[in-house]
Amino acid sequence: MSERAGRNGGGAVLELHDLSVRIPVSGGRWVEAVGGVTLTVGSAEIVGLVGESGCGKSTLGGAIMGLLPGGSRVAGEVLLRGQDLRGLAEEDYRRIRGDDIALVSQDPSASLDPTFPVGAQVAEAIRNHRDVSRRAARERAVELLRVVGIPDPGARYADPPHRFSGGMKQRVVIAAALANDPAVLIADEPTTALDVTIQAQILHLLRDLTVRSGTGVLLITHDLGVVAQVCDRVAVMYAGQVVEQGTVREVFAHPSHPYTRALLESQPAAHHRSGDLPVIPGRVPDLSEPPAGCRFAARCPRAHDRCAAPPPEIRTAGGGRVSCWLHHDTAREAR
Ligand SMILES: Nc1ncnc2c1ncn2[C@@H]1O[C@H](COP(=O)(O)OP(=O)(O)OP(=O)(O)O)[C@@H](O)[C@H]1O
Ligand code: NI
Repeated sequence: MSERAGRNGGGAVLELHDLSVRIPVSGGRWVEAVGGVTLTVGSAEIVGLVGESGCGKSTLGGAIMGLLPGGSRVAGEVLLRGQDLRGLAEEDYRRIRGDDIALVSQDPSASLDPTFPVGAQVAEAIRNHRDVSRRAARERAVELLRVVGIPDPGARYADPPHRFSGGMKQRVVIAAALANDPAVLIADEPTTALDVTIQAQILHLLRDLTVRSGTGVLLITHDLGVVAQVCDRVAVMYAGQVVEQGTVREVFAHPSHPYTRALLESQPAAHHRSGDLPVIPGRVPDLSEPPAGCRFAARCPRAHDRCAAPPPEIRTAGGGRVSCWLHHDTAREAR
């Protein structure tokens, strides 16, 4: 949370190039949980990754964090400020996890040690990666607790997690995740377990802190309301692939992919309450045998003959916008 804005000149802190992840399942079979994703996150930018349950969002986050089920195979590139993380030794990954890249997940209780004072957990996150005295780490931890909105942080430092509400616990997790000013934060459904008013507070906190520090955020959610509230850009994922991406403004105002349209059209219109993704008729394809052509074709109201062939991929990290035969020209165009 130091003054670091602009350190990367607003450039990409995270770049995924044609990233695929296969997870081994029984019978010598594989699930292709992520199938060729190209995506960038810029410094101080919040990119929403949205899609139905099982479309591969958490697996994508896991591939960035170096936390995948045993035996998984990763292809493509994961670049952190230009350095390829793929194939990094576990020891090296441990060094950057919690330092250059950090994770906030859905359940704050699972991220915190129940027996240990919250402040000490934040201080430990600092001392794991920085050569500072206990006293300096403690002072910084108190400051971080204050910054994330824990009232009376000096006194609350010594309290164990169970003395805090869910929302306050998630604030502590955010303090620990941002303690070392990561270049990239993966936030996987960070507010799903919290009630709606607390959700909005936590999202705005995340936004304030990461924009100020220049941290790039990949915000994983199944909630379009969350994307609308805090994201700069959005990538829509379907069956392991990004089918459309762009600024929140352009994608929400002019959704191009029929899947994105279906998601937006079935949002509750009367009130702008955030909610779960609506149900679209049909089923997500089995990712152990993904269809050869467009993966959405079986559920798509606008499917035609051409959709039996794979649609043009989104190849340029910041550029390509939609992967659909209906928008064949815009898919190639660099923006
Ligand atoms: N450990 C695992 N073993 C086998 N298959 C897995 C494993 N983890 C994930 N998968 C499969 O990979 C695909 C993607 O799952 P993933 O959890 O990444 O989706 P998600 O978009 O995060 O879903 P949700 O919104 O429910 O969290 C699914 O088909 C899932 O069944
Ligand atoms: Ni998930």
